[in-house]
Amino acid sequence: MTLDKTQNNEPVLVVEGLTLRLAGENRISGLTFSINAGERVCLLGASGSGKSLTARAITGTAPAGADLSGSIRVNGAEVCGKPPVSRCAYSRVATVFQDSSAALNPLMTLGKQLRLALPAASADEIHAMLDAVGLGDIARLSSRYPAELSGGQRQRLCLALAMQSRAALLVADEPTTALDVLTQHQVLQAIRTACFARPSRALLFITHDIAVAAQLCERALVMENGVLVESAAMSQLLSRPQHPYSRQLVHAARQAAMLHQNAASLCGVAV
Ligand SMILES: Nc1ncnc2c1ncn2[C@@H]1O[C@H](COP(=O)(O)OP(=O)(O)OP(=O)(O)O)[C@@H](O)[C@H]1O
Repeated sequence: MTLDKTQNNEPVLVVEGLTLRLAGENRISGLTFSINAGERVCLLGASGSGKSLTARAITGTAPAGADLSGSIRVNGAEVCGKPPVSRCAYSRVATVFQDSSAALNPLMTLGKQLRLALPAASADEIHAMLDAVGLGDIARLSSRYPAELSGGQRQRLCLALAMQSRAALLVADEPTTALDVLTQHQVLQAIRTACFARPSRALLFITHDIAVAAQLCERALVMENGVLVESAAMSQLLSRPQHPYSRQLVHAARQAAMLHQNAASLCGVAV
């Protein structure tokens, strides 16, 4: 069961007029958007546009000294400025970050961490959960420590743990950025599986890679310099981007896709 307390069809996430100041400057200004149950939405933008700070504000992990104003409601509960421990169970958010290794205890074997995180799960259930993210072989690795896994294996393990959470919203902040193309594909596949396994779970997927976002999300939000500049269906953003920055983003993605296609045809590979 998902912890979905949404009433009167209120979206799972409602952000209204969110402003975040750090070191005397607005890093996010008046951000407003919402995400419905089951929606997969990406947040796009250049480096430094405020995507990660938005994720951190939503998950309750904004940097020390951040001054937040406005409203963030998860399942109807106001959580702006509240760390995860002060949130009620139904307003907590499952998260996967670019480097999720900090979420694992470096001094404890993986087997022990899995048993602690999932005390009621049988060995078969743990195996099935790991299988879903392409880590079926991890049984062999259960005596190892996090540092003994590859970055992609650690990322998929953290994703598997996040999937076990009953949170109605999953925030994934650049979870594939540091990974090679094959592992990136496996992690995206695992996120897709996580969404299909619980169709009511909403996803906020943060990336600067529009091609990756298009594989996963049906709606896109675009940020520039801490401001939301476009909100559109993914198909509309790709075919008719409105804001100049969105147009640049789509143009650059098309150029990259063409280069990829040319390289593939030179190698005689169909794409
Ligand atoms: N702890 C901090 N203290 C001061 N400024 C910060 C802090 N964290 C981020 N910033 C600044 O806030 C702005 C937005 O940062 P943020 O990390 O949200 O960008 P981003 O869009 O996620 O970028 P990237 O794609 O490179 O991760 C940047 O100008 C950044 O330098």
